[in-house]
Amino acid sequence: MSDVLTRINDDKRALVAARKAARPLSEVEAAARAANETNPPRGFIRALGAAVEAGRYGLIAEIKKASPSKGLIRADFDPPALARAYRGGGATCLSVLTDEPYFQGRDEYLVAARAAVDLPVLRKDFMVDPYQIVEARALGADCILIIMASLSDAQAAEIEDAALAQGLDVLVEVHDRAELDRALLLKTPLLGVNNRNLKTLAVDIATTEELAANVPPDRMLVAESGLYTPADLARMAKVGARCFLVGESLMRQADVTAATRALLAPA
Ligand SMILES: O=P(O)(O)OC[C@@H](O)[C@@H](O)c1c[nH]c2ccccc12
Repeated sequence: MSDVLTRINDDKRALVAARKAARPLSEVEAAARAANETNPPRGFIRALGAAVEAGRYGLIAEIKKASPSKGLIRADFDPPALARAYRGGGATCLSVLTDEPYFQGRDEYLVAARAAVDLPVLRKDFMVDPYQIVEARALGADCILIIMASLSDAQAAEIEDAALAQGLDVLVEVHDRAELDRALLLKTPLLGVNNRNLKTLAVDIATTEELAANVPPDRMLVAESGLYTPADLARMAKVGARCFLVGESLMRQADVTAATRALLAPA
C-alpha cells in the first residue's frame, strides 16, 4: 500500500494531464495575464510581515470542507461568508483548498472567497506541475504551496520559478530536517513546518519545536496544522513562529469570527 501523499500526487498528475488536454497552457497564460490586470497579487508575504512587524500574529486562516484524516469537517460551507468571518476575526491571509478528490475543494471556492475580502489568498493544493501555477494566478491566487515531501529539488525549483514569474509568493512546507535543508535551497523566505505527516496523517506540534532552531533568521516561520488554542500558538511562538496556518479548529465552530478572535487573543 502506498502512503496517502503518494496516492494524492499520482491522482493529481492524472488530473493535471486531463486539464492540460482540455485547456492548453497558452490559454491559461492569457487568463493569468488578464488576472494581473483585474486581480493583481495582493502581497501574501508582505501582509504576514506587516502583522509580525506590528507585534501581532500572522494568521493564515484556512477554508477547508473536508480532509482525508477527518472526513467532512464543515457541512454548512459558504466560502465568501467564511472569508468575511475570518477577516472580521482578525485573520491576515486566507488559505483555500482547491483539491477536489481528497479535500472536497474547488477552484471556484478560491475565486469566491477572494472576491469577498481584501486579504491575500493561498491556493492550497498539491502542486506537481508548473501548469497549476499559471492556473493559480488565473484564478486570482496570491501565493502557492510547495510541499517538499512531494517533489525533487529540481521540481521544487522549477515550480518556484514559475510562481515567481507569475508574481506569486511561495510557501514552502517541510516536515523533517532533511526536507528543511532542501527547502533552504529555494528563494522564498516563507517556510512552513507542517505538524502533520502527510504520509501517515499523524499530527504532533512538537515537530515545529524540533525544527525551529534550524530555521535561519532570514526565513519567516509558519507553524501549520494541529493548532487549536491560544496556548498552542504561544507554545509555537516560544520557538520563533509568529505565523500560523489553522483550518480545522476554526472550521468546526459555528461562529467563525468569534473563534478566530478568541484564537488570536493572548494566551
Ligand atoms: O486543519 P489544521 O490541522 O488546522 O491544518 C491546516 C493546514 O495546516 C493543513 O490543512 C495543511 C497543511 N499542509 C497541507 C498540505 C495539503 C493539504 C492540507 C495541508
